[in-house]
Amino acid sequence: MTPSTDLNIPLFERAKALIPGGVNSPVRAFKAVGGTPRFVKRAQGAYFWDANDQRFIDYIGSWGPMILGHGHPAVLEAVQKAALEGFSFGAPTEREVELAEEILSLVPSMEMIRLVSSGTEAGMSAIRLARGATGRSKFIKFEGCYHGHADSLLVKAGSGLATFGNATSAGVPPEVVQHTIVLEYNNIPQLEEAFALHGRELACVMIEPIAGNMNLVRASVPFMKRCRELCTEYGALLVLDEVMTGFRVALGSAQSVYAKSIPGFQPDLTVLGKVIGGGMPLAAFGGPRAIMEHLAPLGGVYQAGTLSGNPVATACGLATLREIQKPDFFDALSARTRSLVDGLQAAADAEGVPFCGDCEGGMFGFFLLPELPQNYAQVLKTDSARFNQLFHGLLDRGIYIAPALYEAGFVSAAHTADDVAATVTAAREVFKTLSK
Ligand SMILES: Cc1ncc(COP(=O)(O)O)c(C=O)c1O
Ligand SMILES: N[C@H](C=O)CCC(=O)O
Repeated sequence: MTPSTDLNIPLFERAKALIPGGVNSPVRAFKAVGGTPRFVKRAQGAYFWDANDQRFIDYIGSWGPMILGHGHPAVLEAVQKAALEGFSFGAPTEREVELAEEILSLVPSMEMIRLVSSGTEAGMSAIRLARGATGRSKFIKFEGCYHGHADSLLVKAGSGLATFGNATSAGVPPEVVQHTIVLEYNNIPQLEEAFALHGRELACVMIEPIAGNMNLVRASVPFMKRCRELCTEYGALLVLDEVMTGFRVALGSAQSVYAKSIPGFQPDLTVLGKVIGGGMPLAAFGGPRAIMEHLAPLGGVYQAGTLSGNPVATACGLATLREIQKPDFFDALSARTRSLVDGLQAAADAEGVPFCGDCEGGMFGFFLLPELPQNYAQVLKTDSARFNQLFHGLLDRGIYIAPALYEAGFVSAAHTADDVAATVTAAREVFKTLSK
């Protein structure tokens, strides 16, 4: 494809004249990797087609929601049926009760749930609820964890903010983030020190349990255990942001993964998004009844939304959640994802490229580093120029990974062994060309 025949280029020019940066969310702009974003025409299964009708194997899946792949027949049918019944009512529906029942049955730490429309809204509301329920203002977040773009959370976040090299967004006054304490991920002594200093003023600790906004970095089991213990000891709430990991890494979400190593482990509040909407704007937050009853109209913490619990989005989410509960779904998804990470590792080893990867369920990450990073500072040691070379080499071969090294990747149930093999073959070709 020459620049003169690439139809993505004029589309991007048109978009840039009308939409800041030509995109409606910064990470889509290819700013970190350079070049022209692919404008998607349509998608099916594990693939999408761009403006040139070129096919790509899609390892982003709308940044996580498309766990079944694109256009799953059961989901399509549910959405079409719901759309015929009405787009939005601004009044309760049976379907949102069904979705609440379905989610609560799968994540036992939640007794009640509130549906919203984006992960940002859910995270922001969870912080307000934690503050309202505890009567405290301060909270802890960790460097490299992204919890959406609410003002008080937009400090040393990963994902798009990392790409743009800003610690905090412009437009966020210092007073708004004065109660946000930012600590290093996986640093137990620092966490203990912060609790010793501020423990009784803390409303909550908010954490991505398996952080997907600094590529993929797991909270170590001892670190997560200490977060839980300290929150309990000081009366702060532990808020797990499972917008990305929820129903993506396991049927019981990341909290079920930690519960295997930390007996009885449960967060106080859980924030969900992405998979629970199956690709439609839907997110949620939930927890024990005693905390959730602080929300309006029962309690004094206000939270609302015109489109919350939207009937078409809830139909899409419900159909998706029903599919992922089918026998062996997560075993098969995990095995496919593992085969991708192992294949990439073998290809990199064969070409002498430093590489390490990790995965859980249908979420994966990799680094052009010899060892897996444990925190954001270590992630920053990745050579971004080499990552960009890898990104474009794969893109030229029809493989679409996230256009930034701070993002996790996603495998869906629609990805086949052939898709993985084609990806590994392409990656080996690119590894050969990487400057050593
Ligand atoms: C862990 C996490 N929390 C919150 C968000 C915000 O969700 P949304 O983009 O739906 O606002 C995202 C993704 O953007 C995320 O990955
Ligand atoms: N890293 C973000 C969410 O997971 C990427 C999605 C976005 O902000 O557009």
